[in-house]
Amino acid sequence: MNPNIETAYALAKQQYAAQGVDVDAAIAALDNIPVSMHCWQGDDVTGFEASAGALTGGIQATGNYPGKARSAAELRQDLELAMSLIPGAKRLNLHAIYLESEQPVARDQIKPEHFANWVEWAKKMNIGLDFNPSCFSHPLSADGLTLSHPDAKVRQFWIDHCKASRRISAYFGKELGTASVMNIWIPDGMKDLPADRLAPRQRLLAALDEVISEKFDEAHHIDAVESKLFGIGAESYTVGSNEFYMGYAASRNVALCLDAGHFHPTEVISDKISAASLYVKHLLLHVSRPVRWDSDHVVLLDDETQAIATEIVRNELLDRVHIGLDFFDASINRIAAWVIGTRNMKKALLRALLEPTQTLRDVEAKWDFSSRLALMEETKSMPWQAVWDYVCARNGVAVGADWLATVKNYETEVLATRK
Ligand SMILES: C[C@H](O)[C@H](O)[C@@H](O)C(=O)CO
Ligand SMILES: [Mn+2]
Repeated sequence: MNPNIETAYALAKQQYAAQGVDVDAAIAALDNIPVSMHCWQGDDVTGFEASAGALTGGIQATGNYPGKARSAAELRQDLELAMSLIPGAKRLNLHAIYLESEQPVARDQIKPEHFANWVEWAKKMNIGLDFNPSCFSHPLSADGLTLSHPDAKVRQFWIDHCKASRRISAYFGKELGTASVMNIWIPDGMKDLPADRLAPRQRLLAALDEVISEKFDEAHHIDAVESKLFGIGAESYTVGSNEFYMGYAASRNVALCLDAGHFHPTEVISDKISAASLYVKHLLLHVSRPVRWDSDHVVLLDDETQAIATEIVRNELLDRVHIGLDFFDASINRIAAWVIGTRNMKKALLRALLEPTQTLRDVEAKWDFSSRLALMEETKSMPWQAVWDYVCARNGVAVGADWLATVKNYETEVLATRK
């Protein structure tokens, strides 16, 4: 290891120790917090179905940066590079459209065998897998409704797709020895004012109950449901709203997924974590960055990312909050997007772990809000970056922006050959 990194780390450790922070414990904790990287950043949410068409469902990947993965093998190759540049535990979050099959497979017919290569790869990479049914980009989602569709046949198709997806998720969990979190997000909504807001929600409720009727061991599979405020083409009404899914998750004992881009622009999910944790056992996060809308920009080390990490750590929710990412930027190098966003999430977690939380709580308990604010602000300029560099070096991962040269080289050597 570069001696400057060790020296800076030793000094930082002293400074943190003076505040009562155990840096070794923070590093050990960070190493074990998995961040679930979303496969769909690598190919603009296209997937590998034989009939893969345009992205629909009110979400958009904008940009045309060259070199997107065209096959599962290319996506895995790209992920391997990205993961090699990010320290500590990682998972991969797969959508159903990332199956592999010689023949076209209907979504309600997908099986574990279509994901066997992903499982073998996950074993090699020593990572867990998470899963999602894909209820968009399909002729039967063209009406903008899936599990809440008034046509029972369309509804049944999506129910069967979600049921098939749960079996795949449980297979992941069993094979890899770590529960797969399977998130159900549906695009269902309406462009203009509905006359009946209730009936689609009643149908969604009944459909979800059928979806989750098969029992699986929680050690292998965890169901999650993701709410949303609006989508492109579904501006006036979303069937699976926050209230709908909060109630559903609490009453059915499934996980609630909070996506940072799925609320009003000034609303933040960091404040929702403690509240929801009182009613639901597991939370799934889709850490994202909404710019004026649910734009799914790459995650920054910004105030909200920090607040999300801080809330998880302060409230000791690491075993109940599953941290996933959800962004898809096609205007920059896609591997760089993964590396930037995932490293930022990890940096935020490290900073949270290095916080003198007990001291802050003590001064708050004494109603000493001046000290609370002063200490919170001073914490920001503590030498966490020296600890981060040490974490990277110790994990054999590029320090600082050194990872960028590796990505640029890969762009020239590999991505540029993808025409
Ligand atoms: C592809 C994802 O499942 C999707 O982004 C979903 O999680 C979402 O956030 C839709 O807005
Ligand atoms: Mn999401």
